[in-house]
Amino acid sequence: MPMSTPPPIVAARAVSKRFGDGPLVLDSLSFTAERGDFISLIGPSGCGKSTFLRLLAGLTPPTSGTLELSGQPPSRTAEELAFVFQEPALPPWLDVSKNIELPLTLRHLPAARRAELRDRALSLVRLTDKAAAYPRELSGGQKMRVSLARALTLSPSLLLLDEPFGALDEMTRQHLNEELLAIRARETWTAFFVTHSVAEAVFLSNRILILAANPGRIHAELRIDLPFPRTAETRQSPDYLRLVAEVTRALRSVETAAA
Ligand SMILES: Nc1ncnc2c1ncn2[C@@H]1O[C@H](COP(=O)(O)OP(=O)(O)OP(=O)(O)O)[C@@H](O)[C@H]1O
Repeated sequence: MPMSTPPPIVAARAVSKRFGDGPLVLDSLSFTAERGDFISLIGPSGCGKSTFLRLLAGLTPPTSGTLELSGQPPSRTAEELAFVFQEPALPPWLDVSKNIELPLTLRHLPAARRAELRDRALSLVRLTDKAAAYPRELSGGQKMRVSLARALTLSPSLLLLDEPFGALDEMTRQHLNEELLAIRARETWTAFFVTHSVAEAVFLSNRILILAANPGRIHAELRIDLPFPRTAETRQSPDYLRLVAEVTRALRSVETAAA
């Protein structure tokens, strides 16, 4: 019997979105994502990046077009994805361990299994020594690592990250970018990552979608073929600097067009 190829993890065909009778927010987005892609979405404020992540998460439906995750509508695949927001949103009365276990507790996993998944996630984000700390005792970067660990406990096949490092200082952000890639080398998820930072998008991604605004649409796609592992040295390499300049130019052209 011939082996059938599995459907792509994300297939968007002419996906458009408007809220109520408001203006068109996303206009006919079409693309596919393959397993293991790390795709950054970058574009002017209001071009619909967060809205697109919400469509992927099944939190709101497309107005027209079709969106499928592994051949299924997003609402059917909610179990397989995890969302990380800019705000770590850690309940302050729960310690790091309990915060990380929260999605597992909500899914009624037995305590032993929760502990196993929690400890693995704690070790992935290198926070094992902070397991008993409370959110108020953590730095901004540590809080974001807890938020990331919480998402990773779900073993998602699709990880949606909406400007997770936007509120952090530059050095912390760079360290977290490196950690995120180190984690990704050990896990198999596909990522959609919203950012305003060209440097971050180039460092993390194998594909960058540059969106234009009013209505939001794909202006260009750039492939980032920098070798892995990517480290602090990658940021000094001529190829990296050339790609940052190229993405900056493309982004500037959509921002100028929008102005
Ligand atoms: N629930 C909603 N109801 C009505 N309009 C909405 C809703 N959510 C988003 N919008 C509108 O959709 C447009 C795109 O918003 P979105 O947050 O997706 O943009 P963005 O590219 O993520 O912006 P930013 O970079 O500033 O975070 C905006 O005009 C916004 O006002």
